[in-house]
Order: sequence, then structure tokens, then C-alpha cells
Amino acid sequence: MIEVKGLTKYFGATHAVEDLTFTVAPGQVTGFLGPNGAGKSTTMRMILGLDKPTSGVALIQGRPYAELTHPLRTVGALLDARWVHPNRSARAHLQWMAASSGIPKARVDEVLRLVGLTDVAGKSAGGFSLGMSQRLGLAGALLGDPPVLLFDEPVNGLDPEGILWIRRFMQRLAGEGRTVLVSSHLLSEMAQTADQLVVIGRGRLISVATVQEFVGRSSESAVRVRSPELDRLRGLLTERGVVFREDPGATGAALLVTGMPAEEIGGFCADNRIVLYELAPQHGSLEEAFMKLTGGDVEYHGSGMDDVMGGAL
Ligand SMILES: Nc1ncnc2c1ncn2[C@@H]1O[C@H](COP(=O)(O)OP(=O)(O)OP(=O)(O)O)[C@@H](O)[C@H]1O
Repeated sequence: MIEVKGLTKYFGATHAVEDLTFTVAPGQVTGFLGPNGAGKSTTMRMILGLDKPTSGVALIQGRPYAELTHPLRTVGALLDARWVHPNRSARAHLQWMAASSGIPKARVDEVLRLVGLTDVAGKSAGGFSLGMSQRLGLAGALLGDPPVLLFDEPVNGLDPEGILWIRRFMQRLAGEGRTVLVSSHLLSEMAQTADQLVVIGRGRLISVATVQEFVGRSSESAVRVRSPELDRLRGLLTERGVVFREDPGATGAALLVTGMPAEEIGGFCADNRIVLYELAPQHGSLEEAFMKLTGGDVEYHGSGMDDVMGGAL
């Protein structure tokens, strides 16, 4: 379990993280979502004791990182996968990590197997592809078999196969009852990976919800209705004061009805003896929901320095 309470970090005039409060529960993947510069990395660094909060606390299994008796056995993290000694083999790198934390040598081969690097364990990590480096980073995070795991943008730059592998791996770790917090600015990615979403923008908390709740709450939900009697239906809906519009995406004529759930539309049409060909609830994409919610909270991306300073000050 991770508990973040009133977490705040200022870098001079930049309010990187502002009064963040949320909890990350075990047994599920929690997506930490926000546009570039929203403060995700800074928050993760504070949870891991790498940055000192201006105020507030971050607790792992009830304690600040600095007070953990066995840090590597409590929390594993993948922040920058390229952080390995280029001339060291994957196995030597992990053995060095294990030795410095009192973890038995046998665990190294176990984690190499878990991430599928056994065959290249003797090769120098400097020659690894990004995907292999990510796996090595994961192996390092898992050395102490920790109940809590943090991954900062783990799929950045990976090919589709690598993305799928990481996604499944994180879900498996959560399935084992671990607490998994994974950051991303890729909304579509989070929708497929996470159970729960913590969404931030410009350092502030925007939403804590399941993916479905997040989308449902923040995007328009409409129902597509196809019928051979659309003209009569248009008239009846107008009479009743129900909002609808023509569906531009449909093949053939269809209406998009908002503000009336599918069940009610079905009943309404039955009462009025209107034949239905289709009654399909439309769900907004995560992308739409995210843009809507973080629209005013994206860091300034102007071309000149003035814009950057304008955003920071
Ligand atoms: N060491 C630092 N010194 C000054 N400003 C910093 C420092 N680290 C981060 N910032 C600023 O804090 C804000 C949050 O940055 P952070 O890297 O945490 O965001 P992020 O959500 O992880 O974004 P990204 O996905 O681009 O890494 C940004 O405005 C960034 O420029």
C-alpha cells in the first residue's frame, strides 16, 4: 500500500506537485496518468525518498522510505532502465545489487528467469535493446520480492510486443497481491493496463477513479438508435424534450440520443410501437475524457521561453 498525503514539491517558482493526496491499494494496477510535466516523476521520486517534499508525506507500507528496515524487500522501482554499468553482464549487475542489499545470490537467477533474460544473462548489458534493458530493470526491481512496485513510463519507446509483455507482467504482479503504481502519459495504454486511475495535471489531483468511472463521469454518453421509423421517433423525442442529434458516424440514418439511458429508450420505443434495428450505448474514449479534464492543466508548450516562464510563474 502507498499513501500520499498532502504531498507538495516546489522547485523555486515551479510548483511541480501541489497538495497531492491519494492511496494506492494492493492487488491491482494503479495507473498514474498525466500529461508531460504534470509531476508524475517528481511524485514517484518523493515516494522513493529520492526527492525531499516541500511538505506532506509519502508512506510505503505505512512508513516513509527512509524509515524502511529493508527497502529492497519492501519496494521495487523502475525509473530509468538505462541505468546499468555498460560493461557488466546482466547477471553481474543483479549480483552486485543483491550483494549490496543482503539478498541471496540464488535469487538473481530466479528473477532473470521471471523476466525471460536467462539466455542472455552473461552478455554485457551495454548492448541490450531498450526492451531488454526494461526487463533487466524489472529484474532488479523484483530482486527483493517486494510487495510494492513503482514503474515510471515503462513502455516508453517499446515495440508493440514489448508493450504487451510489460502490460501482462504488471497485471501478473498485481494478481499476486502486490501494489503496482505505473505512470504514463499514454491514455490508451492506461485504459488497457490499469484497474484504477490517479489522474494529475500541473501537479494537482484531478481524479481518482476506475477507468470506467473516469470515462463515464467525464465524457458524454450517448445511445445510437437505428430504426426504419426515425422520422416518427424524432417527433416523439422532441415532444418529450429529449436531446438528440443525427449520428454522422453511422452507416445509414441513425440518431445519437443523450440524456436518456438505452433501457428507457427501448421502453419508450416499445410503448410507441417503434421498430428498433439498433440500440447501442456509445462510450467516450479515455482520450476524450482525459483531454477534457486536463485541458486547462497541461504545462505550457509554447515555442518561446516566455511561454515556459509564463507557465512556471
Ligand atoms: N530538478 C528539477 N528542478 C526544477 N524543476 C523540475 C525538476 N524536476 C522537475 N521539475 C519540474 O517539475 C514539473 C513536473 O515534472 P515531472 O518530471 O515530475 O513531470 P512528469 O509528469 O513526470 O512529466 P514527464 O512525463 O515529462 O516526465 C515540471 O514543470 C518540471 O519542469
